Amino acid sequence: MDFSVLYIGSGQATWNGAVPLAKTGVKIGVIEESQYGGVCSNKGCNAKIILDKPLQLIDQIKALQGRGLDGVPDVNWEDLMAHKHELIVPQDQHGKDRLDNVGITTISGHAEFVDAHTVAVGKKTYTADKIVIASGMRPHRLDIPGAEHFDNSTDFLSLPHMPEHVTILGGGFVGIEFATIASAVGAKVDVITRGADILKQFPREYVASIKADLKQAGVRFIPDMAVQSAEKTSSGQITLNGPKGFVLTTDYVLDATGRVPNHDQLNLEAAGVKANAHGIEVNDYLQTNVPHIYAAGDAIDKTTPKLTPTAAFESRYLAAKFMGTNEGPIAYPAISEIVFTSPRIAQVGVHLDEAKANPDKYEVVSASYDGDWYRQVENEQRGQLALIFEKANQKLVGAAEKANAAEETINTIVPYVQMALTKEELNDFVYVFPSIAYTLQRRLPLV
Ligand SMILES: Cc1cc2nc3c(=O)[nH]c(=O)nc-3n(C[C@H](O)[C@H](O)[C@H](O)COP(=O)(O)OP(=O)(O)OC[C@H]3O[C@@H](n4cnc5c(N)ncnc54)[C@H](O)[C@@H]3O)c2cc1C
Ligand SMILES: NC(=O)c1ccc[n+]([C@@H]2O[C@H](COP(=O)([O-])OP(=O)(O)OC[C@H]3O[C@@H](n4cnc5c(N)ncnc54)[C@H](O)[C@@H]3O)[C@@H](O)[C@H]2O)c1
Repeated sequence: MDFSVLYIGSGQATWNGAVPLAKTGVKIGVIEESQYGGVCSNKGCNAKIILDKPLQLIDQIKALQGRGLDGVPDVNWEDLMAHKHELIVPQDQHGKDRLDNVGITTISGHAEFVDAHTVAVGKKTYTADKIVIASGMRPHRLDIPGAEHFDNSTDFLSLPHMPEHVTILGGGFVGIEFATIASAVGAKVDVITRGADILKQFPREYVASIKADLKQAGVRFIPDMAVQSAEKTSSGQITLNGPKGFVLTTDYVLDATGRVPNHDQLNLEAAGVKANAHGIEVNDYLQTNVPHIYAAGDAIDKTTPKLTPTAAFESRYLAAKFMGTNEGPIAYPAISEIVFTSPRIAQVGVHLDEAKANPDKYEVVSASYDGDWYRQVENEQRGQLALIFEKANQKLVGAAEKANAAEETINTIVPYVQMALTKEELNDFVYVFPSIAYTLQRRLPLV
């Protein structure tokens, strides 16, 4: 065999485990058809946060007008984009170096199965004892006439100029994060959703408040609208058509209707690997129906969110399994997630709406930040926090926050939830002061 382990894809689901595994002397190959490091590094999380952070900073500056700050900086999208390129363009090479530097064989090209132990890249074939399918997902494209006029998330993250009128199809992570960015840059933004609401996985109360903020900033939400066709006008705009005479003409359309797994392009039949529309089917050991073929990250059909930290966790799990240091099934910790609106919404563990719907089981302790002096340093008026305790044992099982620094609060809480600390134990930490973590502790119910 050419390799002990051969990975298809070089994203988070690969390198987090492949690098430490290679350091133990295991012979590893990684096949990548696009950019090394995958979507997150090159056309996802990292590029998005570079474009978003300065815009959030402006919101924070706005909140301090007349409180020591006078004047709000202008956004220069072209310069911001140049800054993004400067940081993101090298990621591909960094991603390759990270693998090459530990002796992994990197193979550039499109991988397809030949049989259960053999993968072809062009005319060359490679054999391996174990294969890990970590091929991720690509943007879903609406199957309607005129969809070729729409951009996807990758295109948006490299937009040379911000159009005057941006229309977004989809109210998920990408739709709402990019609506936040486009609106902050000054575009007129419409968000068209097939269903009634947006950001289904986050607390309704917090989402309603974010939606109200976006509306205040001029964003229009058009719910329950399944766009049926599109065409280019003679002036280069795009006209969208829907049921009941719906017509909207806009400068730019972002198709943010989700992502689809890439496994349809792997010739899985040759290896006999089972998959469905959501991804590769795996058991609790991330093993496919073909025992020596595994899958990880966005490529798999799973109920845990398809995010960078979950892909990285699965990658590390597989490496430990291959090293023989973890023979058990994958045991996911409490999962945290965030949507980068302004303010952010983040959560971990049991969801707030589930807790509210089950008052016999859960106690929800809520706090708002308008009375918190530390948050008033930034004049943050609309922050909200909810801590979720299991009634029977008083252990912390979840939390949600809507705030500028929600990622910091929730990251502070992640280990508490993971360790299932009680109210009493939560008071047993000494944090630096002043800080988000200290403020958080003051919000905890004293016992
Ligand atoms: C716009 C955007 C923003 C996001 N923001 C966040 C965020 O803020 N936080 C967060 O946690 N997550 C975010 N995500 C999700 C995150 O990017 C993914 O969950 C993560 O990248 C999954 O990693 P992966 O390794 O499973 O897949 P990927 O990163 O998709 O890597 C798979 C790799 O496999 C390669 N590949 C596929 N098929 C083949 C083949 N046949 N041959 C060779 N190579 C192949 C692909 O080219 C790709 O490089 C975002 C995603 C997008 C699109
Ligand atoms: N902050 C983050 O962690 C972050 C940011 C961006 C993306 N992501 C990840 O990337 C993935 C993709 O995000 P996304 O926003 O593209 O997907 P999503 O699944 O979050 O949202 C897709 C939206 O499109 C709608 N939709 C689906 N099919 C449609 C159709 N045929 N017509 C009209 N609307 C349709 C859905 O109802 C939903 O509102 C997710 O897995 C997410 O976890 C994460």
